[in-house]
Amino acid sequence: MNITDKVVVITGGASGLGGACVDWFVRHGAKVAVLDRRIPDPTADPQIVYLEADVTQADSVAAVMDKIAEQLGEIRVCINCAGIAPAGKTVGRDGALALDKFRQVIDVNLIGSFNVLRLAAEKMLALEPLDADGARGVIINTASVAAFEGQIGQAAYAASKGGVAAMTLPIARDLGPRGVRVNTIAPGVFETPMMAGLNEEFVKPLEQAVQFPKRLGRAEEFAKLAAHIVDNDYLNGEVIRLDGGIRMGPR
Ligand SMILES: NC(=O)C1=CN([C@@H]2O[C@H](COP(=O)(O)OP(=O)(O)OC[C@H]3O[C@@H](n4cnc5c(N)ncnc54)[C@H](O)[C@@H]3O)[C@@H](O)[C@H]2O)C=CC1
Ligand SMILES: C[C@]12CC(=O)[C@H]3[C@@H](CCC4=CC(=O)CC[C@@]43C)[C@@H]1CC[C@@H]2C(=O)C=O
Repeated sequence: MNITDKVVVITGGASGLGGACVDWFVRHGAKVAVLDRRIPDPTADPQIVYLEADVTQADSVAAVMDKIAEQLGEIRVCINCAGIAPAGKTVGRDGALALDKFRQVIDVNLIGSFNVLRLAAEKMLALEPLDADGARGVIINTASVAAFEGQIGQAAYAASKGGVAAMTLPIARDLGPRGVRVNTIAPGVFETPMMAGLNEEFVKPLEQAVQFPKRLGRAEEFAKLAAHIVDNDYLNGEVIRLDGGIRMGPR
């Protein structure tokens, strides 16, 4: 799908990987709506519509989708980047991990992604196809290499991202017959605010574990893959690792 003038909804677009997608898609002629629970100065860029919502909330995300369709037009692309990555061992120094902490990660990363994509897909299915194949839209989720190699302290996070990876194919099967493609990117370790503040002691071993290039991923590299997924009409139902060849160890 050519993105020029298409409406692209990006969750988590106020920061990091989502923010890089916002920059990339705006630069390449798309109309971008950011859905985030934390909105930057709304006057910062007139080409971007910022809407505040929590991805876990059914009613507010539905209202935001309506607003985007009203203000920008037909929603053709949805990129789910909103996510949280708190760590916590199954049984830590203070005892067993609180169930509420586990639930919150599943709620934001897994249920939040599904909530957003189901409502974006509903909008897409109501649109006319764009081409002879019957293409109506594209959905991109963000998992993590933790879906496959969760580290110590990442039970909740790995479960949430494993869920995102696992739901990719069935959702592609649900929506494919009606012209919507669904793919998931599983990033390795990227330089974003989620990683900022970590001292060298933690970052160096992660860089060393990357096969090549021996550095953290750049958010723009994530945006480039998202743009390729939108552009390539034959890419569907896939989970794509973007990780410089890293295989995460236990810590
Ligand atoms: N940075 C990394 O190395 C990796 C990140 N990821 C995943 O990529 C995605 C983006 O991560 P980063 O850009 O690094 O993080 P980030 O912390 O820079 O950005 C996440 C954004 O999501 C928003 N957000 C969080 N919870 C929300 C909610 N309930 N409703 C609406 N918005 C919410 C935040 O406000 C923030 O703007 C996340 O899903 C993360 O799990 C996956 C693998 C590696
Ligand atoms: C660095 C650390 C462990 C990680 O590797 C994660 C990082 C938070 C962002 C991440 C998201 C992912 O989806 C992949 C893993 C990771 C890069 C974590 C912050 C603290 C963790 C740490 O200090 C480990 O020693």
